[in-house]
Amino acid sequence: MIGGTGYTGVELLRLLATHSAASLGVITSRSEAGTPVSDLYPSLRGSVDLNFTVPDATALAQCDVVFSATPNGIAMTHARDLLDQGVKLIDLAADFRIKDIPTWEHWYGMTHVCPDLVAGAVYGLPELNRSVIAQAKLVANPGCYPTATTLGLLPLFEGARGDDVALVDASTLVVDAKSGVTGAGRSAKVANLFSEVADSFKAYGAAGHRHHPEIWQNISSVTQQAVGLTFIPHLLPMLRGIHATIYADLLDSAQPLEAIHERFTNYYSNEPFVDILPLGQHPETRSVKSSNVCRIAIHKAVGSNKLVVLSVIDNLTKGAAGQAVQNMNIMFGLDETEGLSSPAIMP
Ligand SMILES: NC(=O)C1=CN([C@@H]2O[C@H](COP(=O)(O)OP(=O)(O)OC[C@H]3O[C@@H](n4cnc5c(N)ncnc54)[C@H](OP(=O)(O)O)[C@@H]3O)[C@@H](O)[C@H]2O)C=CC1
Ligand SMILES: CC(=O)N[C@@H](CCC(=O)OP(=O)(O)O)C(=O)O
Repeated sequence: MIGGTGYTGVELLRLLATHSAASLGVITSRSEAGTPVSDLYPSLRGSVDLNFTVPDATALAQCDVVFSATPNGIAMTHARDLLDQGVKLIDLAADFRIKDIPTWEHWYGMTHVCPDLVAGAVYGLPELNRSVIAQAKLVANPGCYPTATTLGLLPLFEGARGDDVALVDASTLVVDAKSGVTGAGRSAKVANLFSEVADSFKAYGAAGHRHHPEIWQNISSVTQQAVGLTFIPHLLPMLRGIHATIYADLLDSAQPLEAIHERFTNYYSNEPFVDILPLGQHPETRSVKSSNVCRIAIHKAVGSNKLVVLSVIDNLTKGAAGQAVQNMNIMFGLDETEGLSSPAIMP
């Protein structure tokens, strides 16, 4: 694993430590090289007995799969070497998520060093791409907001697998999403200090956030309609969790909510990590804390033609490390739920 000291890194370690088919070979950190992992994370004492080491291409090449839990722009510098040596790569950052390279370079503010690898990378949302993930050598693990949002929207466009009659007007999508502060990573600066975020609440990136093109790409891949999307992220004073409230105009305002609910339930009936709540309920972020589940509810807002989808995940689990382990399981032909079946921690 590259980037073992970060928040997604330690979540990967927590999940992999008890995974029956995985053994950890290398856990890198430049700043903590030589330090036992359990000195930094006592939660892993007795579970992970390795020291952090500096990133080293030779050591990484001994692994079957490398997770890159690093800031954007790092995995792309390791990818070719690893792939050439037969090592599979799962990037938790965004280097391989966006197919259109000028769009990626615009939002991420850097030049892509291996644009030729992007075309062959598989976007690692199992509910959308399971069969291609199984064959993939390079997986682009989705962003946290795009995971919660895309799972909330897919059944409105794809129908019950093969029935692609859309239920909503794709030009009217509004996503009002909130994240806990771990979404910003462990190296986040002053803006994420307890004294800056506690007892307060704010939006950010209202004029544009880099997850906009990712969500747009996902929804455009499942509908012929032109996608019009407003996406506004917010920072919540909690550690983990994402809550996406998604609004879309129904194409048929007479459509009974029960029929839409049935479509969601059927769409995800074979999915181990998507739970559709009964009508009338509202999902809570704590109901998915540290679990790999995305929990969804649908409502019709009184006085409007809007369908409202509420979707919650843990940003570090289904939004990052849990989804990465799910992808690893699929890539290696393992039980997809291996290492991921613990329910959430409540309260
Ligand atoms: N936090 C979240 O909820 C989510 C995060 N992601 C994405 O996952 C990735 C990791 O996020 P997160 O764990 O929060 O980040 P953190 O900032 O918490 O951790 C980053 C890790 O990368 C290492 N690192 C930093 N720079 C380099 C470098 N140049 N070369 C090698 N290693 C480096 C750091 O260790 P050291 O500096 O010691 O080497 C550290 O271990 C990011 O791209 C993020 O956008 C995706 C979905 C959700
Ligand atoms: C709360 C918070 O700051 N969240 C982060 C989301 C980080 C993330 O997961 O995004 P990538 O994987 O695409 O880099 C943000 O809005 O930038």
